[in-house]
This record gives sequence, structure tokens and C-alpha cells, in this order.
Amino acid sequence: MKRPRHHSRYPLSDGQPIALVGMMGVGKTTVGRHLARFFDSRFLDSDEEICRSAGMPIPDIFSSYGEPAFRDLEYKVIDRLLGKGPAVISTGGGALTDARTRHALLTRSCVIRLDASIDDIAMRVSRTQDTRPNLAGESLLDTLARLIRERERFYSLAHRTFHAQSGQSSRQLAFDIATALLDGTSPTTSHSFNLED
Ligand SMILES: Nc1ncnc2c1ncn2[C@@H]1O[C@H](COP(=O)(O)OP(=O)(O)O)[C@@H](O)[C@H]1O
Ligand SMILES: O=C(O)C1=C[C@@H](OP(=O)(O)O)[C@@H](O)[C@H](O)C1
Ligand SMILES: [Mg+2]
Repeated sequence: MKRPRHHSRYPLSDGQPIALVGMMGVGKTTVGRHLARFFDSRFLDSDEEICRSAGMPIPDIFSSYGEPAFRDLEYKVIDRLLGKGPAVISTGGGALTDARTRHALLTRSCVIRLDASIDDIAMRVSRTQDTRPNLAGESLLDTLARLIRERERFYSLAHRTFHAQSGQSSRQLAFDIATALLDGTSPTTSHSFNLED
């Protein structure tokens, strides 16, 4: 039987969700899953929820209905996920480019930006480029550089930023984020989780 979730290790006293933002391939989905485990809280991935509600994978949504329709759906899904209380929500890399989604995330969650070097990002997404329609095209590095340039002004709005060092595991990065969040809310407590959790 599944253990009931008590959120006893959740770091935000107001119970707002924690939302991960940042470029495709920085590790939002992977790190988010670890973070939720550390906090004993719910993990939600907006892309996963979008695919479930559309009944098709992301490339099919883009090719059948276009990116604006995807952004509409993304807004509706994120708006719904933000109402679920304590949770770690991994968003898609373009979520903050939509004004409604940006406003919803920034006002109703603690927005954490993950960052990594463009070379690390390129290495990570190169094998799964076909699952990310916004990376289709000639040069992966050129496309990534353009998107990073265009989106920097949105990503820089995040409440906190964490940089994934080269070679740092997703689990270690999640641990560093969890530690920093917990320190920020209760500076004198010792951590109620450890890397072995
Ligand atoms: N810190 C890390 N070190 C090495 N590989 C990673 C790390 N974080 C994520 N990955 C890998 O990079 C790829 C993209 O990660 P993902 O979590 O899907 O990113 P995002 O959700 O930000 O697009 C996955 O194959 C994942 O296993
Ligand atoms: O940056 C983007 O425009 C997108 C990022 C993807 O999510 P990840 O950042 O999890 O890859 C997914 O939402 C879609 O392919 C569009
Ligand atoms: Mg993801």
C-alpha cells in the first residue's frame, strides 16, 4: 500500500508548490523527482499531465495543433497543478514564455530556475531531440543558443537559481536545492533528510 503523504519535510510553511523552470535538458524532470522524494511530497510534471489530457505525445500536439495550442494547454494544466498544494512541479522549458503561465507560476509558487552549461544541455538532449519539437532543425547548438538568448529575460524572473555543475548528479543537485530551501526557512534546524533517503 502507498504511504500517505504528510509533507512533514516540506520546506515552505505557506504550502505553496515549488516549480522548476529552465531550458530543456537542464534536468527539471529528473531533479524534480528527487526533490519531491526528499520532501516526501507529491511530484507533478506539466509535460506528463499535458500528454495525459491531450491523449498524445508532445511532438504530435505540436505537429497537429501547433505551439500556441500547446501553450494554451500548458497554461491550463499548470493553473490546475498550482492548486494542488505542497508539491514539486517540473514545468516545460517554454512555460515562462507565456504571459499567463508566467504570472500564475510567479505569484502562486516558489519558482526555481535550473541552469547548466550549453554543452551539458546539448549532450543531454542530443539523444532525445525528437521528443522536443523546439529543438528540431539544423544545428542543435545554434538552436539552443538562440532559445537561451530569447528566454533569458523570463528565466531571470525566477525566485531562486541553481546551477548544475558539470558532472554533478541530478540527485546531488536536488540535495543541494533541498538543503538551501530548508536553510532559508528554518536556519537553526538540522536537516530531516539525507542523501541516502
Ligand atoms: N545532473 C545530471 N547529470 C547527468 N544527466 C542528467 C542530469 N540531470 C538530467 N540528466 C539527464 O538529462 C536528460 C534530460 O533531463 P530532464 O530531466 O528530462 O530535463 P528537462 O526536464 O529539464 O528537459 C535526461 O536523460 C536525464 O537523465
Ligand atoms: O522548451 C520548450 O519549448 C519545451 C520544453 C519541453 O519540456 P522540457 O523542458 O522538460 O524538455 C516540452 O514542454 C516541449 O517540448 C517544449
Ligand atoms: Mg522535463
